[in-house]
Amino acid sequence: MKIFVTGGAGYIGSICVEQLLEAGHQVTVFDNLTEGHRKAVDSRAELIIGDLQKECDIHDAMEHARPDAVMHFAANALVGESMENPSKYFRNNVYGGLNLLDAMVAVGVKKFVFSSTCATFGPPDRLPIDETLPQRPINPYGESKLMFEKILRWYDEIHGLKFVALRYFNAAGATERFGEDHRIETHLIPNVLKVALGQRENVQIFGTDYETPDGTCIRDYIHIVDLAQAHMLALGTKESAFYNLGTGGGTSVREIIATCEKVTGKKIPVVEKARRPGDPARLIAGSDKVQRELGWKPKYQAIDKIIESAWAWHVRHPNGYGD
Ligand SMILES: NC(=O)c1ccc[n+]([C@@H]2O[C@H](COP(=O)([O-])OP(=O)(O)OC[C@H]3O[C@@H](n4cnc5c(N)ncnc54)[C@H](O)[C@@H]3O)[C@@H](O)[C@H]2O)c1
Ligand SMILES: O=c1ccn([C@@H]2O[C@H](COP(=O)(O)OP(=O)(O)O[C@H]3O[C@H](CO)[C@@H](O)[C@H](O)[C@H]3O)[C@@H](O)[C@H]2O)c(=O)[nH]1
Repeated sequence: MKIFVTGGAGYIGSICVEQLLEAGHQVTVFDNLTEGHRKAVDSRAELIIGDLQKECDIHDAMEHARPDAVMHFAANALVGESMENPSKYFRNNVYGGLNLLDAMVAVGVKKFVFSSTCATFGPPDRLPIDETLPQRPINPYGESKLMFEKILRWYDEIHGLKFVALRYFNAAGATERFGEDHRIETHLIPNVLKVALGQRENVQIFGTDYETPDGTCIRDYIHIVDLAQAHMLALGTKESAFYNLGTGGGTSVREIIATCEKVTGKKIPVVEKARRPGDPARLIAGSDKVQRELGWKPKYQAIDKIIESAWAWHVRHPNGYGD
């Protein structure tokens, strides 16, 4: 298939592009490179540099590519930043996304895979978080993604645009060639690994007084290749659907740090800080629906294997993509 990938120069997008190409698909990447990197785009893919917030950029690119399907990764995606600058999140994730949908409608593209997030749920009434739970986001990032999920229902009803919204939990890990390199890194695992590489002095723990066994936040870390697999399975569906996507396992911040120490053989100094606004205490996925309906099965269940793959990439690319 011809797949148009927005945000294909970013962390998750770049690895999905690689996996799509390996599976024989033809790929056009659309990215403004604000967060992504030219070198993160597999050379077998076409790269169009453009901004979703500029209608003409995305219309021209869609007209040029005329794809069979669109995978939409491009967004601002940081919980903490969204609590400081909500406008950035609603503009890019909602308005930018709308421009993309309108360009698809104009060209007649009917298949869409959306990077949604467990942040659309907020603190859950029970665990694991399956698709039946109410969505009550507690940060503008999660709200912007929920707004876009709602928009998708209407584009299906009115324009027949079939979508699969994959609500990922915490993406982690790397392939041999592609990994996580944000210009300002805020994510836990790469920040811990930067300490092991000698590029940071310590890692901060945001909150040690949560109601969890060790007082730190629990997240469900899912390997990037398993995420990419779910995207490919989503291409084969006929009906629109929402799926939660994680391993079903929870790992606390302290457990992540301990696992990184084990994997890297380095001591990681920590500094305990106050809670980061917008963070729920525990997020663990219930992914039975995607396993049942799409036949998705994660290959990586163990957090040490996920961290080993990330560490291997950071050791090979200590300066990331180097731009
Ligand atoms: N990282 C996670 O754990 C996680 C979890 C759940 C959902 N998601 C979602 O997955 C997607 C990808 O996340 P990521 O971690 O790879 O983020 P990322 O920041 O690494 O990648 C996003 C990419 O989109 C591009 N982009 C942003 N705004 C754009 C615009 N207006 N026009 C064109 N390109 C634009 C950036 O340059 C970047 O290459 C996001 O939609 C995010 O919300 C991520
Ligand atoms: O230096 C750090 C960085 C993070 N954390 C904590 O570690 C956990 C994970 O944080 P982070 O790696 O920043 O990921 P999240 O904030 O959980 O968000 C990621 O995972 C979400 C799904 O849960 C996605 O929607 C987001 O796009 C993605 O950034 C949180 O409790 C943070 O407070 C620290 O204690 N110290």
